[in-house]
Amino acid sequence: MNEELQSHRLPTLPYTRFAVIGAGAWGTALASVAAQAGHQVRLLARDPEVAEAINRTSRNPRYLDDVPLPAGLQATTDAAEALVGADVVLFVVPSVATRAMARQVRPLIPAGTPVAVCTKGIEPSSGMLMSQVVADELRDARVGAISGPTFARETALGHYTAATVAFDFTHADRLAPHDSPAARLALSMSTGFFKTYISDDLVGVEIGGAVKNVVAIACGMMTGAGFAENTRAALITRGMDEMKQLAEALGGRRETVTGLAGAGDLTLTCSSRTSRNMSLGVQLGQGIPREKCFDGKPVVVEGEVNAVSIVDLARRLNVSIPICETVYSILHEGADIGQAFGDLWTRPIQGEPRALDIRLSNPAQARQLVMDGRGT
Ligand SMILES: NC(=O)C1=CN([C@@H]2O[C@H](COP(=O)(O)OP(=O)(O)OC[C@H]3O[C@@H](n4cnc5c(N)ncnc54)[C@H](OP(=O)(O)O)[C@@H]3O)[C@@H](O)[C@H]2O)C=CC1
Ligand SMILES: O=C(CO)COP(=O)(O)O
Repeated sequence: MNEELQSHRLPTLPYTRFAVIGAGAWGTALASVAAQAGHQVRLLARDPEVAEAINRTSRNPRYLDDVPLPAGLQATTDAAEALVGADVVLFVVPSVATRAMARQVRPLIPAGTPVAVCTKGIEPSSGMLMSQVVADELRDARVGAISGPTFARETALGHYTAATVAFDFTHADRLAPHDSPAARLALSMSTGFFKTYISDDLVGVEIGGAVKNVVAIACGMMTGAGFAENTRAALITRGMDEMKQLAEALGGRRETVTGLAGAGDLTLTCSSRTSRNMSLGVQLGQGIPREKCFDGKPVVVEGEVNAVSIVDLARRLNVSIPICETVYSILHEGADIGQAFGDLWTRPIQGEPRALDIRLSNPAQARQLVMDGRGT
């Protein structure tokens, strides 16, 4: 964000009529934040029983059953009813469902409407970020994202939480940043406990949210398999480097990755079994077969699906992301966890940062040199 953007102090008008697409844990939590900020909120659920229960009991019995929801939040299964009159739309369905949902609601979203995608992931077939998928379907909308270290339940319970609102800035946004969709949405979502930040680096923000899930699976696997804390710290730090490389290759900025949607979310998800990604990794690391994880219940684990799309994208961009590759090989190619993490630790020695362009032989070769008496 340049000085021109920071220097504006003109009044910003909040959005006041929210449509939230997806009544899972995160859609419900965001709808709750918007309603607590005083806005009209319509939440689009898939299941009539969920919508009916939210309206009757002010609770979402399927996803956040112990969290009271504020008045002013209305649920419906009718997309037209959810979207009519909305001046901002939040998209919060799992990544695999995002394109189909965008296509379904396309006729109901007027041109120019700001749409913030709160889903974390990359589409497998196209390698598109979630905002790009939605923009591809809603050609005339302004599409951005909200992302950060935000467990849904904690957010809905009103624990202090911070997130980044990101939209690419147009020329008009740069001239009047206070009036940009990012600024208006950040203001609208800001409450005494939900703190928002503004970014104009949509790619950097979304790469953070997608890649951290795969790194969290890695951290979970090492935890479940009995590796130590040192290993986790190394995975988090080197995982952040993988985010930076990928963000930069796609035109994002490295510094964005050090913010809430990168380092923040990585820290949260890699440190807590509340994370479904970390939790899947722990269970797999403990040797539980995939079909028995989460007691066999279907659970949204974005990093599992997205390991495929992220690795594919990185290979196409010629970016090296060995931690994500390791997770991919375990999840999708049947690699052994102990062996795969062992291989990660015997990769060639390189510079930190990578700009220090040094690559030495791997540690096994170094040991061989010593045994051959060729060391000094
Ligand atoms: N939970 C969290 O803490 C956070 C989640 N996110 C992100 O938000 C996104 C959604 O996750 P979350 O809300 O947690 O997921 P949940 O599992 O809690 O809810 C998923 C929601 O999507 C609906 N859904 C599932 N499949 C489809 C489909 N094919 N078409 C339409 N709707 C569908 C479900 O409906 P039904 O109940 O009828 O199956 C449900 O309403 C993910 O990308 C996640 O990474 C981001 C930040 C925090
Ligand atoms: O993205 C999240 C927190 O920011 C939620 O993480 P999980 O999807 O791993 O539960």
